[in-house]
Amino acid sequence: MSEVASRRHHVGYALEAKKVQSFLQISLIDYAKQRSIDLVQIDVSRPLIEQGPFDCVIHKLYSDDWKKQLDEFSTKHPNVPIIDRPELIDRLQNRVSMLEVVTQLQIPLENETIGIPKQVVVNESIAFQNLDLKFPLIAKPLLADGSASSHKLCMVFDHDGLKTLSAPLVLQEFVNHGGVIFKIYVAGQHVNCVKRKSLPDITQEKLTTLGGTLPFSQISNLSVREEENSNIEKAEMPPPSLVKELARALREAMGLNLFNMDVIRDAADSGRYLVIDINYFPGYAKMPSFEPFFTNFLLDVVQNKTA
Ligand SMILES: Nc1ncnc2c1ncn2[C@@H]1O[C@H](COP(=O)(O)OP(=O)(O)OP(=O)(O)O)[C@@H](O)[C@H]1O
Ligand SMILES: O=P(O)(O)O[C@H]1[C@H](OP(=O)(O)O)[C@@H](OP(=O)(O)O)[C@@H](O)[C@@H](O)[C@@H]1OP(=O)(O)O
Ligand SMILES: [Mg+2]
Ligand SMILES: [Mg+2]
Repeated sequence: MSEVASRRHHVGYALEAKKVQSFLQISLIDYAKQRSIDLVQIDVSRPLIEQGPFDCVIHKLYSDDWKKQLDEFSTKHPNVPIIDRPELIDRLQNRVSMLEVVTQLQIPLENETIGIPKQVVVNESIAFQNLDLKFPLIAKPLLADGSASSHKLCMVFDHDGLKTLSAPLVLQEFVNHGGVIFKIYVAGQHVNCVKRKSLPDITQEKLTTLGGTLPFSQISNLSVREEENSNIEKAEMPPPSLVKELARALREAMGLNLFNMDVIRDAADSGRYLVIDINYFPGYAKMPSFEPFFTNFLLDVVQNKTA
């Protein structure tokens, strides 16, 4: 074996315990190991600069202390990639700045458009505000900081419903999309799109029977009934070129490597795609063949092809 091929690469990871549990599966550790990558857990209770050596660091932690540790580490090891820089991840913790970047993208497409649903941010009492939005709405906590409460969303069917909400939040128009959501996973130049269960369509007729609010949480992780499953299977995937171009454009605009985005297709206009959510370091392990997907990304990084 040549020296280059036999050299081992050490990738340090700093993740919450629940993420280690879901992501650091034996299958990933083994797959990476066979390809010269050793995944090494960072002990966040000890200074990062005393640990390593690392060929790169991956992480999903947001505390000020952790950011300081990364800064010190980068000063000492300026050539070791930090995947990703905390100041670039920050924009994904706010549901306005998260989607703003999508509206600024210039993606050359022939038959489709990519946008975001109409939304307004509400920082104070909303009961009497004159909102230029059409019901039904989805109320989302402004901060998407990884807390359980940041995933507590709510359908809002009328003005009475608005009165029960607490700011700060984002009110977003609900767009009928056939109950199927596309999750586009990105790891550097690697991109994969999968289908998941989403909220069902709400007809105008049905809307007349609904009132107030309906809370829900992490719908795409819920189990799927047989009938829903067949709907998901039948749904046509977005064109591969759209998936690829959207991923590339977003990656470049945000300067991030590890994220996914939730995309829906307007049921009333099959060429209209809407990005509704972007998540940092999402649940890659829920994707089929995530082991080669993620390992190939890490190989790109340690071989200096990306990041
Ligand atoms: N504007 C919208 N129109 C229709 N459905 C929507 C809209 N926004 C959100 N949804 C539905 O609500 C779900 C949750 O919304 P969103 O993805 O914004 O929340 P989240 O808590 O950030 O989710 P995640 O677990 O992916 O981080 C979506 O997967 C989709 O099913
Ligand atoms: O990373 P965490 O464990 O916290 O959870 C993330 C979760 O991945 P998991 O499957 O590993 O739980 C992601 O799922 P998919 O988009 O891939 O479906 C998505 O819901 C993120 O929003 C979550 O991040 P948070 O917004 O809470 O930080
Ligand atoms: Mg989502
Ligand atoms: Mg999210």
